[in-house]
Amino acid sequence: MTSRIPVVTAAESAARDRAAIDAGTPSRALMQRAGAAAAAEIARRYGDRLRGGVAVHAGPGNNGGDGWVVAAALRRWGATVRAALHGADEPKTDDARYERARALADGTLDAPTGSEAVVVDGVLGTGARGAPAPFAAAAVERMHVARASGAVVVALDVPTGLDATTGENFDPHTVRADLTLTFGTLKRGLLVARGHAGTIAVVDIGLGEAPNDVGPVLSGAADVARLAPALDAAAHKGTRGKIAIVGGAAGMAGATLLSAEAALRSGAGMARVVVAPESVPVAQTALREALASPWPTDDAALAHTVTEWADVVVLGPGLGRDDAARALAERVLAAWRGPVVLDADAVTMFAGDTARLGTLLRGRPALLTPHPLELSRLAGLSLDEILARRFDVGRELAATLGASVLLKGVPTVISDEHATLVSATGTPALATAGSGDVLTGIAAALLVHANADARATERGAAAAWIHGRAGEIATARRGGVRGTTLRDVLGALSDAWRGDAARAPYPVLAELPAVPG
Ligand SMILES: NC(=O)C1=CN([C@@H]2O[C@H](COP(=O)(O)OP(=O)(O)OC[C@H]3O[C@@H](n4cnc5c(N)ncnc54)[C@H](OP(=O)(O)O)[C@@H]3O)[C@@H](O)[C@H]2O)[C@@H](O)CC1
Ligand SMILES: [K+]
Repeated sequence: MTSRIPVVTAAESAARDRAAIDAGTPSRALMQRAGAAAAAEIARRYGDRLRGGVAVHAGPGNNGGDGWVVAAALRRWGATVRAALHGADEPKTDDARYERARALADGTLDAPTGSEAVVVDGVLGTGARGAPAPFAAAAVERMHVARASGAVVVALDVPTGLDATTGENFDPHTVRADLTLTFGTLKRGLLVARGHAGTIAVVDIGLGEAPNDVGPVLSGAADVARLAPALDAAAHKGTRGKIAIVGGAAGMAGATLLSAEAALRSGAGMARVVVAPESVPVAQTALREALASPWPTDDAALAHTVTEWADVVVLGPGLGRDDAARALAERVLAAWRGPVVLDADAVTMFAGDTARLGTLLRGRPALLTPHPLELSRLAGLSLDEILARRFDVGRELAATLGASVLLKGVPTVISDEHATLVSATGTPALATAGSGDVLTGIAAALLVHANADARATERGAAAAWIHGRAGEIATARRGGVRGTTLRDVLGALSDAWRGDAARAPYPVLAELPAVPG
């Protein structure tokens, strides 16, 4: 059973299938495993709907072949199954032709009526190129109509009309699935286009252990549990880590407080916000658990509040990026050589100056937590370029920046030169001002509280996972994204840290819930 779940392009997916075939598994066996596992998952999740009939829409390639295997299995288990072949008179591959003949021999009927309760999308998978041709667009339209009248739509491998690599869609010619069952590997595009994929389940088809390369892999609850052991029974506030959060220009102390509270709710023993002098009184009253100090004006104050006090320094929340802020950032980074998290203004102020930032950060655990626009300014790349290369750009920049790069988004990608981790938890409730400050606080706590051998990249990935999970829990409690605030997210951190007990049964290797709107 695969433990690392690679996050792959369409080409990488095909290459992994090819490697399994070359290693002795016939392609037909892979197709049969994919289809059988998909049928079993459909029966497990939607068993009570099967008596309402099943429609299978099959395309001309192997994605259609998977569809024929699903049709035959559900038919054998007693469902009425109607299937249509789109785009050809005969499937174009031997395996798909064989499976279609078997399904028809097993009693699969022709021509879905449009009133089936379960609709299976096997039109296009990883072999799709560009916008769906008219035959595929017409099939997508039929699936839209069925879904609008109450059917559940299950996409095999990839929703038709979604680019498996980029997540580009061709709406309205892209399927909106309730469930996407993706085979062996997690396709990048599904993580970008969560709204089209619905619930995503990665199903094992026996491709074997993923190659141990630098390509992206999915982070999960088990990674967090492995990384962050229980706190020591004999812990005291000193051993649980002291986090100094430097930022909070006038009117922006809230950013540091969100970060401090998140750190304290993630295991840190003490948090100190180091803010503009006029922000100190309000900071002290707003979060009694935190210390508040003014920006240091001399080396003694810098030592007292930051460099000789802290275990981890967060630089950036609400800092501003005028000359004074830049001078403060440089002073802190020169005097403090321990672990740092840099966010927001502390990232942007080094725009076009990545070499300087690399000099300041190299040689210690350092985590940058930009959103795509901040990374675009820092790296001097267009926003489109950052988004198009979101799975790779952090890894490419990490050496110059002297840091692990946590690129926030859907999904969040955390990388250094040696590894890329992908965190796919979260809901749009986290797409608000201050959300990044919460993430930096969690990350800072994890720079203290994690197995000693864990790299900043792994700690950052765990922080992103916890942040997203807290967002999911808070959203569920509020019953939707609207009405959920960061207060709720902070309140859900304790449950997020408790972890996910429920796991889908084998062969589901990972499951990502549908994202509520
Ligand atoms: N490899 C394996 O062993 C395994 C593969 N598996 C399954 O196979 C899937 C990949 O199968 P695949 O490579 O046959 O591609 P698939 O997605 O069916 O599409 C190809 C067909 O679509 C056509 N077409 C292309 N673009 C189009 C467009 N825009 N609009 C309309 N048509 C378009 C294209 O036409 P052509 O380019 O050839 O003219 C061709 O006829 C994969 O997702 C997984 O489900 C699993 O069973 C596990 C083992
Ligand atoms: K499909």
